[in-house]
Amino acid sequence: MSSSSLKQVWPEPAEMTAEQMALAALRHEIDEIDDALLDLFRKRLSLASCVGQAKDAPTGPHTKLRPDREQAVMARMLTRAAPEDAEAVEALWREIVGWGLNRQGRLQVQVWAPTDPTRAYDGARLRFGRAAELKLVRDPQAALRFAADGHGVAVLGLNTDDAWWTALVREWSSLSVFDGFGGDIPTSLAVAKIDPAALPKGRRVVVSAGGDAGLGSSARRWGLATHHGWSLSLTDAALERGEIEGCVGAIG
Ligand SMILES: O=C(O)C(=O)C[C@]1(C(=O)O)C=C[C@@H](O)C=C1
Repeated sequence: MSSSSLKQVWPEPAEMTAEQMALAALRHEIDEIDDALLDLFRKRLSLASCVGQAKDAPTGPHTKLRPDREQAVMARMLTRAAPEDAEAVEALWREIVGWGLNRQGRLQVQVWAPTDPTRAYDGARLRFGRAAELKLVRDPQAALRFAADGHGVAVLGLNTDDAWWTALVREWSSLSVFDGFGGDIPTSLAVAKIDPAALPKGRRVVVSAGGDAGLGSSARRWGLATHHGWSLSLTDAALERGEIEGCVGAIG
């Protein structure tokens, strides 16, 4: 079907009621805004593609995903948005940024969450947008391998019998936790080969085998999971990935 055949067909102005004319005028304004949005969206996509090439800087083979930049983009938009629009703006910009990243290569996300797969899957879909390819998988270690090989992101459930996160410290030191889904205290975590400099600002994720892992007494701390003396927690303490043993990322 040609685009011209999709045009709204109105009666001749002389035959239109006042209500029809008002409606037509409003829809015309919406069409103009849609045209402007589409132009801007195309410009933004093409800039994201250029950024992708600029990012091939010699910092190592990390994924193109830059959680710190995405956090800054989202925070800026949410500061500017009217409070009643915040939810819509957040969802829209997640999509926009997701398609920006897509211009640099399709993001693949493997989701493993046996207890509540829908929650983890929905969290990942909202976070990475329609542009990402999401797949439910059966083996958390295989998903970690997939991420460590630089193929994409693993979203892994917590509070399961499998304490996959204990291996983040030694076996998977190239991987970082960079987001969490399921609420303020997350029930699943996103893990990928993220440039440590590009982790989001905010709460750090710590894996420790007993003790406070040097977190300091004044730092707030939230427990996420435990396993045979190991604990996974969030903290306000200002740690860097790999700075002390046990800091495995940040989730903002
Ligand atoms: O700023 C970047 O590094 C980009 O690639 C652009 C962009 C965006 O569309 O805003 C896309 C993906 C990144 O994860 C962060 C931001």
